[in-house]
Amino acid sequence: MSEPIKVVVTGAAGQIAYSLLYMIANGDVFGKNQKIILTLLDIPPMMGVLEGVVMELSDCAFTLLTEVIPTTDVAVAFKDVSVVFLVGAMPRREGMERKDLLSANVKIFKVQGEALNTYAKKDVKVLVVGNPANTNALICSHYAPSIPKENFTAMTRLDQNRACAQIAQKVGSDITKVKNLFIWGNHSATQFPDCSNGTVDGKPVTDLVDASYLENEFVTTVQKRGAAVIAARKMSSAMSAAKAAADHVRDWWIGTQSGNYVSMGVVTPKDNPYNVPEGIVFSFPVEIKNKQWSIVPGFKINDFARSKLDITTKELLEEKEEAMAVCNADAKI
Ligand SMILES: NC(=O)C1=CN([C@@H]2O[C@H](COP(=O)(O)OP(=O)(O)OC[C@H]3O[C@@H](n4cnc5c(N)ncnc54)[C@H](O)[C@@H]3O)[C@@H](O)[C@H]2O)C=CC1
Ligand SMILES: O=C([O-])CC(=O)C(=O)O
Repeated sequence: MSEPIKVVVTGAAGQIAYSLLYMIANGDVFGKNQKIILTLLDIPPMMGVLEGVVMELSDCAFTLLTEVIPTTDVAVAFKDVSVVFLVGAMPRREGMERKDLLSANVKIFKVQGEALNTYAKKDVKVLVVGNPANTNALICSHYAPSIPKENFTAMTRLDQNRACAQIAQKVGSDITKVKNLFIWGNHSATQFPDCSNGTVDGKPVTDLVDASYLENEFVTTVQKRGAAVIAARKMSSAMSAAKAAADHVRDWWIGTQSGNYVSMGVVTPKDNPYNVPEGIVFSFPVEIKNKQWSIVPGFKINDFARSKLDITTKELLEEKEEAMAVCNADAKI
């Protein structure tokens, strides 16, 4: 059994956390030999609900949980933390785009970035789930300059999982045989779910499914899946979001298998292999070794794909500008 690691989940009294906490405490993320100190951050009005969540975690009798700490204080939450799931933020409702949440939510990620900068371990790994996830991750990293930018990532794994499920259903395959479908860009309706490098049981997806479906219905179904769930449930995806967060961090912690890549929103480095502008959080295919991700070079980007990458890049640049304006205006008050 390894020494316990401190893991924080923010928005711990909310919907996504309710499924995610189970997976973390059950060993589905860090493995069955990793003990965990689980810290639950939420806001004061939610402390009653959080007390109930703490009771249920206790009643699950998880063998890996050494301690559960509910708190409203970022200093308590982030002190010496190893892994952070930043879930706590307002969800959208029917008729909204995720970027409509920007002005309300981005300030949370500024405050939490500053707190991580002060209190967290310098090798902390941060996953941003709260929307708009890419730009919130960028802001969080911006306000935590003492922590490497590589340690901040945004979740596009739910989109990747959705894409794999759509293709598995379309070709009538077991989902475990679907590989290397990637999400490029923003976790928004401009994202580009890309099958051009994907395989099902080793065969190219492009040989199994017609191009018109892959360029049209498939793309819009994945882009708009979050909205479709909200229209049906009147609340946004939660169980599937929690599963994707667990998948994202498990792969970051344990590593990806050879030749089997995953999508992650990462701060774009200068000279990245796909010529995306530096300094936005953009989803790429990555591989992970020794807890470090790297963008996988060499995937083909045809004219259709390039036009999609350009659209999502433009949106991310606009979101960045708006987010910085909100944070700077906030600083002047
Ligand atoms: N990246 C992705 O793929 C997905 C992202 N999301 C986003 O995740 C976020 C959370 O969704 P749900 O859990 O469904 O929402 P929810 O409303 O059920 O829970 C959010 C929780 O965050 C808490 N919270 C608010 N401000 C906080 C702060 N400053 N510090 C700590 N906690 C705070 C709230 O009190 C609440 O308990 C939303 O922004 C949603 O849009 C949802 C699904 C997928
Ligand atoms: O659509 C939403 O607002 C929640 C979300 O991010 C998703 O389900 O992908």
